[in-house]
Amino acid sequence: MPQPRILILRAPGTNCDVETAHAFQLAGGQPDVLHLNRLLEAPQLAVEYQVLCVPGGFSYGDDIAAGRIFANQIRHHLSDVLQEFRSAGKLLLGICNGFQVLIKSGLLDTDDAAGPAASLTWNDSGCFMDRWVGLQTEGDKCVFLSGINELYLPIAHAEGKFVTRDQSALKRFEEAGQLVLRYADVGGSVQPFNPNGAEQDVAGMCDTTGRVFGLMPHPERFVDFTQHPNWTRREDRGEGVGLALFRNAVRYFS
Ligand SMILES: NC(=O)CC[C@H](N)C(=O)O
Repeated sequence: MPQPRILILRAPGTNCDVETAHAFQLAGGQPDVLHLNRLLEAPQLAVEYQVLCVPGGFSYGDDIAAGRIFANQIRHHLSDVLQEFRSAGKLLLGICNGFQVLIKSGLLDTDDAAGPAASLTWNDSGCFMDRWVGLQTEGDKCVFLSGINELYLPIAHAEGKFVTRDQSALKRFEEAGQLVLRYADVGGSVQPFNPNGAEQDVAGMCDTTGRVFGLMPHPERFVDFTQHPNWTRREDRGEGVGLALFRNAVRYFS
């Protein structure tokens, strides 16, 4: 396959769609930005794509809870088409608000017989946090994190605290190898290295196949060295480390 096609799904209030399309383009993909209403009108449009990405922002103004309305649109109207998308061996990515959407839509395999067993809620600080964080990957399950050990990326969220219903749910995700990205004291991180109080320092998780991935940090905001907060004092003049995630997605289809 020459160039995988990427569907960037936006809703009212999404604000990272253009940067995310740019990152996929730099990585060699062919992105299209599509309004959620277009997909609701014609769900089969998704069949044309290899990767579906829900970008960051404030979809529907974060009303009710961040990502909730977008996630309910998926649960009630797009669940079949997106489950088929996943079963066909394709990739789904949710960045920040996109992670909130994926986790609340059930696409990250967090539901059980009693309902949703994981979510993202208000930061411990009660504030919107906008800063850079150190991150460490775990295991080799997640397609997007293949070959990546550490990352340094920006976060910008108010509702990024990963929570589970109870210890047994947490254990289930851990044993399935789904907790693949954690805040860590690496690569220039500031204290506290866990910015929001997330359980087990979880910053991102994948589904049980490793092909659906959501993360709170923004890899699309570090694709060029000039986006690093200290770039004028660093020797690194290459691409930003965030680009590796998008390259992994594109490479998966070549
Ligand atoms: N950058 C984002 O995607 C923000 C996510 C969401 N609006 C929050 O504040 O938690």
